[in-house]
Amino acid sequence: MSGETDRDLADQDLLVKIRGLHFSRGSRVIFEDLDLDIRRGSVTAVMGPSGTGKTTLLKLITGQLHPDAGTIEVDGEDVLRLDKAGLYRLRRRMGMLFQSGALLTDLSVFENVAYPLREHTDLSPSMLRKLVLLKLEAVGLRGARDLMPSELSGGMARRVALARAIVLDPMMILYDEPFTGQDPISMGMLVTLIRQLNDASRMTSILVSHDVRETTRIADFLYLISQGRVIAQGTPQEIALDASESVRQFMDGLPDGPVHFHYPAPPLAEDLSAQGRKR
Ligand SMILES: Nc1ncnc2c1ncn2[C@@H]1O[C@H](COP(=O)(O)OP(=O)(O)OP(=O)(O)O)[C@@H](O)[C@H]1O
Repeated sequence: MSGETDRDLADQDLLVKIRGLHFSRGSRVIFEDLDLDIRRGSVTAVMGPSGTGKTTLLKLITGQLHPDAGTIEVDGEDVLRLDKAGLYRLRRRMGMLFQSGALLTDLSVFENVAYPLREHTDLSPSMLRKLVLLKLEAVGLRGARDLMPSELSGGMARRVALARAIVLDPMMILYDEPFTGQDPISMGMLVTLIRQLNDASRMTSILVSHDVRETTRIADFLYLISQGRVIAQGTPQEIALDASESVRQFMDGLPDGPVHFHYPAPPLAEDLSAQGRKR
């Protein structure tokens, strides 16, 4: 007998395990006792209203931010206990595609994708070339290798950034609003690509996005977070059947509901009458 319990086996199935996460920015509470799991091999979407802390969550997972309390495990390692070298090693195994993840403008498409390989490996030139071309092929842009970033459309640039994010063969890729600013065709292409790359390379993907329709199309599992907590979780089919008001407000894009449009502030009249005395 192996001695492994069902719980141990279930834990091994998780690439990311977050428990009891608390995080504040000054007096503003961003997360309050948040639990979240990312299953190996899955595409998991984290959705929620603007300013709810989705980008912050990705930064906590990658160890760029430190929580006030709670635990964050990635591939069995306690992120909060890793030293600088350990964190560096772990981050190398995570690809990131951030909305602002711009390409280096003075380098060609090829050199942009080659950049992490040149920084982190000492591969021979012919091996490096093969790897770059394979990653560019995966995003459909092998033929664009000699173009400069200024010659690319927005959608192409995002795909080059994606090739760069996967060039070190990460175990996981984190997408932060990858569809922002894309026309419907390139958005559709990116959505399909995210799913294909995940499955073909046996990766795990975390997708932060506002785009309910596109995201539910490819996600295996969804988390809806609001006001510091998980307010719903499940497969897209399960969430579609969730009738609670806050879930419907977000999923159906309703302007009114439990989630407020205004960032917390004192009453308007009070604020206006204080004019001249304070900001
Ligand atoms: N560097 C910072 N310093 C102080 N507060 C910050 C900082 N970065 C983010 N915040 C605050 O933390 C909260 C969560 O921000 P975050 O960017 O994680 O939200 P989000 O859910 O990703 O939002 P969006 O969907 O609009 O991108 C917001 O209230 C924001 O104002």
